[in-house]
Amino acid sequence: MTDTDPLLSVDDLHAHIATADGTVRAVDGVSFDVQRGETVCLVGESGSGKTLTCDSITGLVSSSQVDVSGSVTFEGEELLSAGERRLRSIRGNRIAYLFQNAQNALDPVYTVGDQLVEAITFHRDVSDGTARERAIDLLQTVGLSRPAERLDAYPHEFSDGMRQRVLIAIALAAEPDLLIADEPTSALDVTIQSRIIDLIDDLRRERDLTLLLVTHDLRVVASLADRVVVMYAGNAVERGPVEAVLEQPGHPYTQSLFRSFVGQGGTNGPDRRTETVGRDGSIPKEGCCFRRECPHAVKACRGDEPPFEPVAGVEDHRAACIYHGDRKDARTVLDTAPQLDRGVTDDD
Ligand SMILES: Nc1ncnc2c1ncn2[C@@H]1O[C@H](COP(=O)(O)OP(=O)(O)OP(=O)(O)O)[C@@H](O)[C@H]1O
Ligand code: NI
Repeated sequence: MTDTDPLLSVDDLHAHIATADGTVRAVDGVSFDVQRGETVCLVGESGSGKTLTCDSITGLVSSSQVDVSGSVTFEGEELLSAGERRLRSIRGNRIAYLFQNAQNALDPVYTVGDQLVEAITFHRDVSDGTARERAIDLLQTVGLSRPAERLDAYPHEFSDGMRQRVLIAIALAAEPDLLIADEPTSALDVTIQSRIIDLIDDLRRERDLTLLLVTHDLRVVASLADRVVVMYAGNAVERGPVEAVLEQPGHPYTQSLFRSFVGQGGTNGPDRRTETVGRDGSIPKEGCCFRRECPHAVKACRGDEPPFEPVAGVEDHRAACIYHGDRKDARTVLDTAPQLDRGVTDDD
């Protein structure tokens, strides 16, 4: 392990779900690295496989019907084949995970302090008194006033935003290196979303956290991310430095995602929740996963899966689209020929 090795490396990750109607390839070959200290944002519409990617990284896929394969390494150590005990130790101590829809993650019958102290003593062999002091520190860290009093309150006495702050405090209890936060504000009132995002960003800076953040909000991407991974139908279709991806999105899907964001006046991010793309019939099994929706699709898009090619010659900005790489005419095509050969790819 050298300093330049990624803290987290995800390579050709698959999560296939066995259902009554056959196998759903909900995550279908996702690769990206997260370097120590950076913030990587995972974006993509609802159902594209973001949560399942996070669950697979942390070994928390809850169902035996989900088959996870590929490689996930943390500091060079393979997690997918790690034993349950080893995994629990890495997950508990080094990687913290803020779940999507965690509103009910706090137990209503225990005080906030009990739950925080439990998280602290689970990770560190400290006395109850020390744990209580650390719990007060942590509540203060996440921006709760009168933390000592709050320890004896029950979760229902807190607002949604305060509960999310407590969950962040619990996630920090182990002093993790990597925080995976899956849409940490989607359940919150819009007026407090940015405060929670600011808190996460401040904590990241203060505590040298590495952050993998799932978000629908492109404003969050623009202000927090160092690098972006764009998912579509279980595939990572584009990845790269945030400026490059935002200014010159290379994949036609990313372009349409960003256009829909701009179309909404940039208020709510690329939120296409109501338009969940079915993983069954409409996503082609061969070739490019986006070709049926793609205005630039040509016959070649039906062939092999498109390789991850550099966009405009930028080595670490890549898109899984045949219009990149050596195709010198890529920009011209993507900019000017939106209806190219439309229709030839719709049968397979
Ligand atoms: N346990 C499961 N059984 C069956 N299908 C599942 C299961 N978990 C996830 N899926 C399916 O896998 C796909 C990916 O789901 P996932 O929750 O990862 O999407 P997401 O990108 O996180 O979406 P959102 O933005 O709505 O949170 C979806 O089509 C979902 O219906
Ligand atoms: Ni999700």
